[in-house]
Amino acid sequence: MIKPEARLHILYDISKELISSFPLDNLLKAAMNALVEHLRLRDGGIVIHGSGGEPWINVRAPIGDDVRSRSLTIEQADAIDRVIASGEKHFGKNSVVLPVKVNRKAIGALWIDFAQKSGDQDETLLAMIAVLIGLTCQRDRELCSDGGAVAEEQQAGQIPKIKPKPHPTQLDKIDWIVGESPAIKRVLATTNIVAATNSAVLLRGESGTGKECFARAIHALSIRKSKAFIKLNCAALSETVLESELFGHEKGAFTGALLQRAGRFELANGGTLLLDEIGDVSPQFQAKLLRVLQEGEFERLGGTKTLKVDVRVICATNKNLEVAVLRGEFRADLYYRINVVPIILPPLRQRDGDISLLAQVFLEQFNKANDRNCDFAPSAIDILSKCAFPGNVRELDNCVQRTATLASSNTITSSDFACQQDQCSSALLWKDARDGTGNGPVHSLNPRDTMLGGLGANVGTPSGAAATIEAAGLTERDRLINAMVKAGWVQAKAARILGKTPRQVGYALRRHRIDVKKD
Ligand SMILES: Nc1ncnc2c1ncn2[C@@H]1O[C@H](COP(=O)(O)OP(=O)(O)OP(=O)(O)O)[C@@H](O)[C@H]1O
Repeated sequence: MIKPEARLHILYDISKELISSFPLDNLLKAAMNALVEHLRLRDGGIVIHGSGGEPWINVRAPIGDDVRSRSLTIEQADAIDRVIASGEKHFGKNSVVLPVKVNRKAIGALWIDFAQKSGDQDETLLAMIAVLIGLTCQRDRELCSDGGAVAEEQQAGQIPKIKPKPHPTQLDKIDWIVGESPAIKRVLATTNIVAATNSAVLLRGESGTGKECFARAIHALSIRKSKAFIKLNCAALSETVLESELFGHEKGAFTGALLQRAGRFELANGGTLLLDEIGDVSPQFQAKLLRVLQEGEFERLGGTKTLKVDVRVICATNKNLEVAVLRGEFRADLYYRINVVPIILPPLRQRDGDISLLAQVFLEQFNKANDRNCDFAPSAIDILSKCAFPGNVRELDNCVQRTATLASSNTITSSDFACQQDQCSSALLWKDARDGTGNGPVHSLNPRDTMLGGLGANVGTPSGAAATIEAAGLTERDRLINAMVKAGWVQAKAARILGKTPRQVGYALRRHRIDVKKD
């Protein structure tokens, strides 16, 4: 029986996995891993069928040594088939099979064999998870870039006709966005879909991943495109200046307010307002923002007249807002208001093939601006493609500009790069951030503060300071790193600290892509 307080955590962990921009089978694997981490399962899995009814994705709970060697028992296979055929759930003695539905038709099943007796509440929780999985499958179909599965199913008359989504060539309209990787194509497809609505969008991703670029794209593809796109970086301003910038002020509202001035909400009327670094606004200001987002109404600073505007608000952050909400630093009502459609921008290191495309574009821009004719030798592309670029697209741009500026000839080769001469300041910066030895600005770049929470295998993981962080209000990833640091990176010891089995810790480390330090 799952503890009541744990249920919300399970739902939260699983929905967090399911909203990522990864291929469907990866999302389902991550969801299954999260279930294994929280529930005592004997076995379990998710089966999703393709358009012709053939098994398409088959994810098995990572219990035991080799998942691949385990086959379903006849009873399990039978129950799953019946649930998919009938769309009705099935309960066994200590097992449950729930339909996964898209447009009310069962296209798969979530099946669980409990290690101990389960209760009604557990089954309700699993039914909610099956619904979330169904919504994820539906989104995957709708976003499917070649439309293949959707088209096939429509031909076969198996699902109701889905409103046609913009053809990928329409994405060319966003000509300032470069990228052909599946990860970025998925984000582009979502961008096209949300651009057609007025929903509040929360752009999330590490610094330099292109949040502002995509906010501009949403605006440019929307019916608001002929009106203003206005941007404000909320982190850069004190509270009073922020208030005056956003809401404007009346003449004499404060010392130096010599004239009446319209704020950004007014300037963006009919258009789009990007509130960048929304995770950094104070609780007092959050309350003011909530009102304008809810009512579309506000008063200028020092004014009494209530102004009404029609603005589409897009917010962006690289902060872990969920942790901020749990810690009471960010209002939950504002969080829900701005997070209607989250779009997660993948870090550059997860965009296969995009580094060389972007590098070529940045080099062309450099050539144009400096009347030069530089190009890359294959060895240069090789160096670039292997770099983790923790500062993402912005860092790649800087790297190309700097290397082209200092290159010894028009053909840039591997030896022209700063990293090949131990001169790459970015590598030093991120090494310090990882080791917890840097100060000031380096700490502000600490990947633990970012929503995606880490730099993955290529760059390493934060350590040092992690051990000193209070356990309360941390993400699961933070708790894991904290425990690993305390345990000297011995998984069995960390498992004891966390009250988990070493195997569960092993799965969690892999799931969060935490490299185990061996020094
Ligand atoms: N897909 C892309 N194609 C071309 N240029 C890009 C792309 N993504 C980002 N850039 C460029 O990289 C730089 C950083 O992008 P942007 O400012 O949008 O990132 P960000 O995520 O908003 O960063 P921050 O969180 O630091 O504000 C900009 O110069 C932008 O034009």
